Amino acid sequence: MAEDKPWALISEVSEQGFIEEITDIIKQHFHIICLRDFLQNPQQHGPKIQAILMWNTYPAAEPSLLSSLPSLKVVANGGVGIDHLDVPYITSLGVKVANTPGVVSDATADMAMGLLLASARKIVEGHQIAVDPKTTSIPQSLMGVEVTGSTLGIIGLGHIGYKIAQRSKGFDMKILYHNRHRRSVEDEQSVGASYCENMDDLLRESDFVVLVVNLSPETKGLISHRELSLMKPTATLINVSRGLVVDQDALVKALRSGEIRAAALDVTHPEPLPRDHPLLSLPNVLITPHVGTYTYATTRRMVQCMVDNAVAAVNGLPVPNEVKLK
Ligand SMILES: O=C(O)C(=O)CO
Repeated sequence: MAEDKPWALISEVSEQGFIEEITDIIKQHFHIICLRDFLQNPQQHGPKIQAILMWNTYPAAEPSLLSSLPSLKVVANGGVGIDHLDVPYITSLGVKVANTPGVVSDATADMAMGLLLASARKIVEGHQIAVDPKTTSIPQSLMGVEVTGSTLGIIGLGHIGYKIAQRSKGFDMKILYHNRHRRSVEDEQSVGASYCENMDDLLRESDFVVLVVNLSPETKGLISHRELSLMKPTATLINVSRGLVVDQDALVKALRSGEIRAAALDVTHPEPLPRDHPLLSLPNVLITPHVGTYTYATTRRMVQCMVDNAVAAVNGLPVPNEVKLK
């Protein structure tokens, strides 16, 4: 019965560009209220909210918001990265945190390959030239670099990194990887990936370096001046993890000086970048607005996974993708 359904606070539907079908998945199990409506009268709405369903960083589950939700049982995040959540604080309130691993991997790996190909072959620049009525010939600036047979360095061979390795195999790429833990010999052999215990070796040898690590105190600023200086001047940096993994000032410098060839970024810090940020005007940068998972099928799967997590938490059942404190 509709009246029996618990209430969930969700990100603004319109800002997420969500189609009705997606909110319908949530509405099967929850009454929903958007943050904007909630904030009109937190005292009235707060006590009934049992779940927050949120995407990436919005709305951040901050103490001021959480303190107005005495019945809250779960913060169900859409996406695998939970660096924007203060998990120790949220769990100290007796509230569970859950994410959506697995379901995001294919789309994010596709995005990484898309960025790699688009940057290597200057697809966006090519489109601009093709549609420009003033174009009379193909400029040499459109000349790209070869993907097939090149060397790909994957930093972070988790679920998404592994999917990227599988895809690169189809491009006959030599695959190097660096990870906290070495993968099994079977995992390495099935994609033909070689482990670089020292990340510097990977940086020196790769034509394309793709970042797929979680953001943590250990990975914040992982790629800075020193690391960029180790890369080949013909190399491209691709980031589908989090903007803060890269020291952006160092990246701007390396791109300006030609220390590296190009960067293709689905993530930046902040998001979006301020309009006057140098990364937005460098000719050797390709930026997308953090849309690694932004397909209908993956969004649907993420929302279903969030709802499954939230329903379990609200009913006091084990939460399938609970984020536990280490
Ligand atoms: O899964 C994540 O953490 C994402 O960033 C999705 O876009």
